[in-house]
Amino acid sequence: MTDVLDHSPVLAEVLGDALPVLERFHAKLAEEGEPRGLIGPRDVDIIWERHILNSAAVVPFIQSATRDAKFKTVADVGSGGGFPGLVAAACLPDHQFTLIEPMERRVEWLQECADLMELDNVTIERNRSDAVIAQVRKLAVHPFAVVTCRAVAPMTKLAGWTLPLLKPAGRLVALKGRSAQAELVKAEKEITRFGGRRPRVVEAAVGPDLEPTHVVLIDKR
Ligand SMILES: C[S@@+](CC[C@H](N)C(=O)[O-])C[C@H]1O[C@@H](n2cnc3c(N)ncnc32)[C@H](O)[C@@H]1O
Repeated sequence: MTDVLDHSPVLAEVLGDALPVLERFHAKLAEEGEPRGLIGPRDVDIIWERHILNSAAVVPFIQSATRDAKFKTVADVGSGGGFPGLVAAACLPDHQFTLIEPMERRVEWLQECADLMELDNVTIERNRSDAVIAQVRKLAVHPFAVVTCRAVAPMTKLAGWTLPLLKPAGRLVALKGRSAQAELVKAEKEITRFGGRRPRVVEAAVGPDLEPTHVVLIDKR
């Protein structure tokens, strides 16, 4: 199956040095992603745009959040097929990523992909986020500079699943659909309760001539 963006100059423009590694990920997704239930049947010829470039949209927001951080650590909550965690890890080799995913078959997939992509900056944690939060509270795990996520839960739930993983002044970077602003309004109480401040929605570029996406940014007090 060919992809609408195969051989497009947009890929090198957006993904830069990470492109060869992400081409390996793309090939595996194109062959196994749909039968293994990681992408939808209608996504098979638009994997670049819908999954890989869309995930890469978080990269500038991670970089700006970690610019002055001593430890450039990122937790991706509910990584599923690897979005955005594996893509961002390929783009940011100087950051350490922890992919938090409870489902065994998805964890197997993530490990296979991390091995194929030869990513030495990725740790896969088979757990729900609340189990990792418990470890952060017990000081058994360091809190993270950034938490990312895509398509995991509405903001009312996501606030409690992500903000407690952040260190003070850390940042949540959540890929969201058009409902982002309405979700923020609805989750005001939960965001405050879990130490979030300055919740906002920004438009994030996916690539030249491609429809931008929306990212929710929340700072941790
Ligand atoms: C709809 S999938 C999205 C996967 C991927 N982020 C994406 O955008 O394609 C949601 C994922 O979140 C995981 N998940 C659900 N509840 C979770 C929790 N409490 N902590 C961590 N992951 C969770 C699920 O197992 C699933 O893989």
